[in-house]
Amino acid sequence: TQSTRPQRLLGAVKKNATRGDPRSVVKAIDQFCRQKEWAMNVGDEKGCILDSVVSELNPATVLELGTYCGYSTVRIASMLPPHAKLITLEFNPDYAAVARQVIAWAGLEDKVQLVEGASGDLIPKMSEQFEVETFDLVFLDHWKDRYLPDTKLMEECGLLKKGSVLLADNVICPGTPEYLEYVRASPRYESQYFRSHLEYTKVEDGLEKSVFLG
Ligand SMILES: O=C(NC/C=C/[C@H]1O[C@@H](n2cnc3c(NCCO)ncnc32)[C@H](O)[C@@H]1O)c1cc(-c2ccc(F)cc2)cc(O)c1O
Ligand SMILES: [Mg+2]
Repeated sequence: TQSTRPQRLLGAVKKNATRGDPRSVVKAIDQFCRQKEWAMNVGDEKGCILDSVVSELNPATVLELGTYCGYSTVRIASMLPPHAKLITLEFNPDYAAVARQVIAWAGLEDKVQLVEGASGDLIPKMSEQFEVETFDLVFLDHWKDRYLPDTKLMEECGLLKKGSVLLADNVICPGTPEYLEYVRASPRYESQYFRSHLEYTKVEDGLEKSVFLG
């Protein structure tokens, strides 16, 4: 049977990255996507913006919506202080299976909890099932038309506190117009656009950082 792109991406990690070295895993995926096959990872350019937001925030609790192959999971988790936790949600079992191996290859299993399921179902269960009160950082990178409903759901479930940061990928390409309008117009958020490019291309894209004001 034919391999899938995520499986080929995993193969490149196992071939070119050093076990237990998250940066080499990130580098191997970026090289694979530049030289062999494009894949929808946040990538190296936007990844640097992600890194700066994480290091500035030094979050204790992080939620990621849309694991895919685990590229941004590894990028974020590699920068977390000890005892910090990253919960990442992925509803495609094949992608989840690849991501688990990528996260394990990076040696970050202890910092990452990959939960298989749909964000809409899991977000309401966060506090009771995963013992999380609120998230310091949420990275949105799943279906683009789900950014807004899931943000409203996180508000309703009390998962955001004053100072919580939402960082959203792809606000230009493919684009998340309703989400962008909401966070930029709402008095409950202080939003900032970080201009960049679509991963591995020259097409404009960017990240929107929105601080919840409570
Ligand atoms: O579409 C993009 N990302 C989607 C990610 C989906 C991943 O997240 C998982 N997922 C989706 N919804 C949910 C969910 N909840 C919602 C459903 O219940 N709950 C849990 N997991 C979920 C999927 O299973 C995938 O693993 C994208 C496209 C381009 C792009 C740009 C230009 C082009 F030409 C082509 C493509 C660039 C990017 O950076 C992109 O992120
Ligand atoms: Mg993306």
